[in-house]
Amino acid sequence: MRYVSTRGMAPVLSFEEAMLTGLARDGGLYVPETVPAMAPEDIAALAGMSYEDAAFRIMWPFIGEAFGAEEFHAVISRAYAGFDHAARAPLVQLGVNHFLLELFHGPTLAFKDFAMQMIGQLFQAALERSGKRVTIVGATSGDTGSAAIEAFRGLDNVDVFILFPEGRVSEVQRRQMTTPAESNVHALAVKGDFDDCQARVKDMFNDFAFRDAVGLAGVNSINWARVLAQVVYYFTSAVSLGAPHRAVRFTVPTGNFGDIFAGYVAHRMGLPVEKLVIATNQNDILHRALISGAYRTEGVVPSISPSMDIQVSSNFERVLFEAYGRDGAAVVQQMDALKAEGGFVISQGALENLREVFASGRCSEEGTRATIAALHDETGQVLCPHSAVGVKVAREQPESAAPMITLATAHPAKFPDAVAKATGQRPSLPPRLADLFDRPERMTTIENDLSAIEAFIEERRAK
Ligand SMILES: Cc1ncc(COP(=O)(O)O)c(C=O)c1O
Ligand SMILES: N[C@@H](CCOP(=O)(O)O)C(=O)O
Repeated sequence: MRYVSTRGMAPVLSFEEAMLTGLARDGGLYVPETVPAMAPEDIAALAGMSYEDAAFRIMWPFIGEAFGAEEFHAVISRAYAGFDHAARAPLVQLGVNHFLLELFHGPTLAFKDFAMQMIGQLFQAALERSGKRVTIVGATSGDTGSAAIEAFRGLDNVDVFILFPEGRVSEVQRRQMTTPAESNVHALAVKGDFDDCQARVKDMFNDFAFRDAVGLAGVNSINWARVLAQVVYYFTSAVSLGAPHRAVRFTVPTGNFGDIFAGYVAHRMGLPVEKLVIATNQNDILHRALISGAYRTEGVVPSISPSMDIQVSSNFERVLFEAYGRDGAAVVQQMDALKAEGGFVISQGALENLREVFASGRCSEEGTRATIAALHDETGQVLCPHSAVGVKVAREQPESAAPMITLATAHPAKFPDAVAKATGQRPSLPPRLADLFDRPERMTTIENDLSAIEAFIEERRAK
């Protein structure tokens, strides 16, 4: 399988090269040259398989020659061995035709573990073979950072620098990033918001001298391997509700558009998905874009679902590439307008293509709290604020015979204050994180300034 850039001007790469490269050198994002199809009988055959076996079947066509079949099987087994639920991604019934896909049973209690635990293993295997070392720099609004640190801490050939917006992640999220003692881990509190952190990461990739000097690699959903690993749970959940014989719908709490883009890939592979519903908090650029056709940034407003406090949604570029019929020049034109004018207007044809697959909704702060409280009262289920945004938006969708699956993207104990305010009960951390508040913290506060951040990385990375 070969990978091409959404901007059409970067080298075509193999899976392993695309994984280690991160952002394409033309500023675009890598996507597979073609999307492999799964025949209905192959989808049906996933029923009853372990999560690991299903993951192998779904991902293998994208991997190509990069890893041997046995090696890739072993990677998958190790990646999910640390999850504390046998199903890995269990489904819980919320209503007659509404289900919750719990994606928070991994080591850092968020859906990010599904991909990060796998790419940690893949990086390790690839770097051991090549003898190279890399500097991973990531931007986080809370969950990617802790998942990346967990996956890469202590590895010999990797330094990890995570940029998070100072004061804008929950205390649990911050401590997950600042308490690991390994010397290859560096948590940077940036004076800015998540969009600033993500923009600085992309600036570093576009600074070729710096990029090449430090061997820059990315584990945000810039990285195709992140998206790929997230495709799996769309298949496993849909199959357990009757796919491919019955279509399903998904509602996805959305920020950087990586998770829902994985759902789009599943749909393109042949999974019968009636609708993919984008659920946003008050930072609702994606909802506004789908309704009006105008994608316009307005500045991030902090919310009680902080991991979704994003306005410049990185993976929207990938879906635009598809909506424009894989026209890299059209993507370049829109991304240039985003940079120069803070927005762009999606063409009518591309917008219609998007609306065929996607619907959207927005949930206010009050709606988020009320949904956490209502679900707790009605079912005993405790939701994190991000998952509550999803449930609220899912409940507002038109009636359909197709079951609705809402993705529960994080464990409620990562956001104890918001949950306690809504339910009156403070969710406790699982045993593996029980002493999180006793561990010493280590972090550096830094200006939102490219030169300052690059200088820090140059100085602190192992040479
Ligand atoms: C808990 C949680 N929910 C939802 C999201 C949004 O996911 P995405 O950025 O892939 O749209 C994030 C951040 O990625 C998150 O951490
Ligand atoms: N919500 C994310 C933001 C980064 O998203 P990514 O999927 O591109 O890594 C977070 O929690 O960090």
